[in-house]
Amino acid sequence: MISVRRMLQQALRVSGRSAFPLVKWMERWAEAASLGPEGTRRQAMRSLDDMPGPSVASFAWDLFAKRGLSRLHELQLEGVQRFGPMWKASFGPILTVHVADPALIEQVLRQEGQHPMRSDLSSWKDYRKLRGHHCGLLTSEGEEWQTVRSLLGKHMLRPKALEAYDKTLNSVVTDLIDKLRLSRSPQGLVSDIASEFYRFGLEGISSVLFESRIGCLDQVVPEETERFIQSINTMFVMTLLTMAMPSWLHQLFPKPWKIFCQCWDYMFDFAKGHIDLRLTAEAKKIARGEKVEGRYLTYFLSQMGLPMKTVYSNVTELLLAGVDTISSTMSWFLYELSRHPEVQTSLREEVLSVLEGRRIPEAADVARMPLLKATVKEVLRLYPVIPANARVIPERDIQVGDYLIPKNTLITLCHFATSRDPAVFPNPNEFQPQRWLNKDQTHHPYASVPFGVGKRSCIGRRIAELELYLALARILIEFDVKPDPEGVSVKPMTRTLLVPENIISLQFIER
Ligand code: HEM
Repeated sequence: MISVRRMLQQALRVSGRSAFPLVKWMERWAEAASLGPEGTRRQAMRSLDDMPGPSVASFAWDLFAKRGLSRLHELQLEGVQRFGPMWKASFGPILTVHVADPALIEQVLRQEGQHPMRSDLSSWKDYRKLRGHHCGLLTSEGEEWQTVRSLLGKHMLRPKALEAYDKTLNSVVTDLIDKLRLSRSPQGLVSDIASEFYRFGLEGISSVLFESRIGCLDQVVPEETERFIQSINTMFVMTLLTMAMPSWLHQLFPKPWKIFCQCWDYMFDFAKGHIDLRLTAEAKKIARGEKVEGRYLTYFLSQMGLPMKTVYSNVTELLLAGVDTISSTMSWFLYELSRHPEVQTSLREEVLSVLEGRRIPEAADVARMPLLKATVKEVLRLYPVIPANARVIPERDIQVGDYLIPKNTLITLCHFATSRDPAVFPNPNEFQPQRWLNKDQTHHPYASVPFGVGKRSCIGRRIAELELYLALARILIEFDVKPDPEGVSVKPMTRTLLVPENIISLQFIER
């Protein structure tokens, strides 16, 4: 760019004084063209060919021979160490550019366009095409995505709309507390807390979607519910595998794709069963002339004139999104608190002082619980359930740092790496909720973004946060949470989502 600018100046200068205004205009044009996003001076632009990264063979070796699929989050940290903040790697048939610096992640997200797209090459979308299902919010694109996003946003993101859910969610929390009491050994040990919290997550999101209970926290859990949770788990394991395998390998080794489809079939059937049941009951009420006061999401969706296939796919995806996300975050939260009794005591004091004698918090109370919020932030910094996000920009090539990224390139946003970057968060591997309350310790706003940012960010964020706050505050009021005396320290692993690698068991001692 610089050399073109010089050539232009020389060419115009030799043509004499009459060309002066033109020289000035050309200089200004060249100046503007040499500036990157937000006025930063552009270096000579580099292409993907110049970008460092592991060879296809060595990355495939890391992934398949060195258990890399379950260590994808660690590969982010290794990637930054070896190649710096941007590198490319081939994930099976897909070339992806990794971005692991908050300012560069910001640059990508600021250029994501009107209808941001997470990934064009998803086995989730392939499944829907194969079965003739519609896409839900997680998988739809363009106008189709925008329509449902606007409708659901009104009922999921607005603070006023959220108030409708705290009673429903609190009744689910009451059942969770009872269930924890019942599941304890005589020493107070609850084994495998994540599996208790899966059921809580599913019951919680079902109550929001159907305003009715589906029995996940009953003493005997319905078999179909257990199978639904199992299908989610297996589907997540198979997601990475099916994406890393080129499609011709699906013919040679059909098992992963077959299992993946069976899991989705079950999940779609489960959701459809519950929707039909609920809407039929509603229709009968109307036929009897009774008043219907639907405040639940499925009802809103079914009233918007959307095709039923769109309602089914959206409810399936919302159910799915509400299970592991809640379960993992609660498990890590209590795991860390059991190892940091001083934080646990401060948190309990905060909750009790806000409640002033009450035992059940409401949505409005949470605003006065800054330490509780900071602790959830810290847990999601250390263990972001979705350890990497993605974007594909189909409209145009974009500049990120010094690189020109061609349109349609899959860009992986490595926020597990940024949230453990010591340059951004001092002592990054330590659990320090206070860091979020310390005004002197500010950090780049894109360094820890567990819910994503912008138009395509998590639509369930507000509901998830409310559910977490209500449940965790209640657990702290009812129990002292202590480590399993025989427990080991637990690390995260990737299973598409970031989950605990080992079973976490904790003692819940009655207070
Ligand atoms: C701790 C809990 C949760 C975390 C950390 C989380 C995180 C995320 C992230 C990172 C994304 C991608 C955002 C992006 O691409 O920029 C996402 C999307 C989404 N999440 Fe969540 N999530 C959580 C809970 C939930 C819950 C409970 C629901 C359902 C009520 C939900 C529903 C969704 C949906 C539907 C999308 C797709 C939004 C779209 O594409 O427009 N999430 N979530």
